Amino acid sequence: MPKETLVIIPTYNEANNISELIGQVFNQDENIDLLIVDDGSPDGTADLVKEAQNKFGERLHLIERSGKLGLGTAYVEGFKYGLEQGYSYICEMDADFSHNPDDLPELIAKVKSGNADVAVGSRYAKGISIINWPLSRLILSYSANLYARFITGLPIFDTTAGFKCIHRKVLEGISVDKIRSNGYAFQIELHFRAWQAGFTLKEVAIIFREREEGVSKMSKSIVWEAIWRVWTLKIQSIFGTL
Ligand SMILES: Nc1nc2c(ncn2[C@@H]2O[C@H](COP(=O)(O)OP(=O)(O)O[C@H]3O[C@H](CO)[C@@H](O)[C@H](O)[C@@H]3O)[C@@H](O)[C@H]2O)c(=O)[nH]1
Repeated sequence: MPKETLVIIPTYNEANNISELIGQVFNQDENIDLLIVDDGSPDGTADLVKEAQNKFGERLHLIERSGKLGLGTAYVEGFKYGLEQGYSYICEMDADFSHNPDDLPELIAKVKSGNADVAVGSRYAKGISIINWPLSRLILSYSANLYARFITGLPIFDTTAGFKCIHRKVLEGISVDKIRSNGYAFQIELHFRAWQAGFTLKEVAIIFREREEGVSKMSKSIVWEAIWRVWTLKIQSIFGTL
């Protein structure tokens, strides 16, 4: 039987969030399966996922990696798994409730109805819809998005969005192994490759809420990667070497 939707959640030290989140995602729709890609979280996140597997059985998948290998490679591994297993729609989502699981059905419906090939849960589609971020983080994210949009020409406001639904044909069409970015630039690269390959990106306005449990994994190297990576993507697209 063809499988419908796989939601991929990368995790690093999300023990205080993951069990509750798994339950809330499964409550949305019985056609949703979940894949957690955990990078050997020292706080035992993977053990909690295994516990939840006793309750949710084959709907809940887990890939365990040996150490913190980055958000980008976690998603690429998740995408390959989703394609191999035959899922039609593959979603990305953070583990920390910044993304509200109640928004998942709308993102999935947008792709399922043929309205978009990638439905992007956007914090900047209707002004700024972010709750509880410090001003410094808001300014950084907002200006990073203006910068990435200006250089790449991407037709979306939230280029670094990490909440989305993707039709499997997009992941097949762009060859996910080509993706090189590993931090939040991964999101820009995925959007850029999809758009350059002719797929349709549409934004769905969401409200993004700062996490209450655990900490962000943002670092200086993640910011630097985003700054230079947009230029290499643009240059590669000009020379046809993307
Ligand atoms: N497996 C794995 N997961 C990771 C890693 N680094 C982060 N994660 C997981 O990836 C998700 C997002 O990481 P956060 O560290 O919580 O991100 P954030 O600072 O809140 O960043 C948000 O904004 C970014 C920039 O706009 C977005 O790009 C990002 O997706 C997210 O929505 C969380 O589920 C976190 O556990 C890693 O190296 N490996």
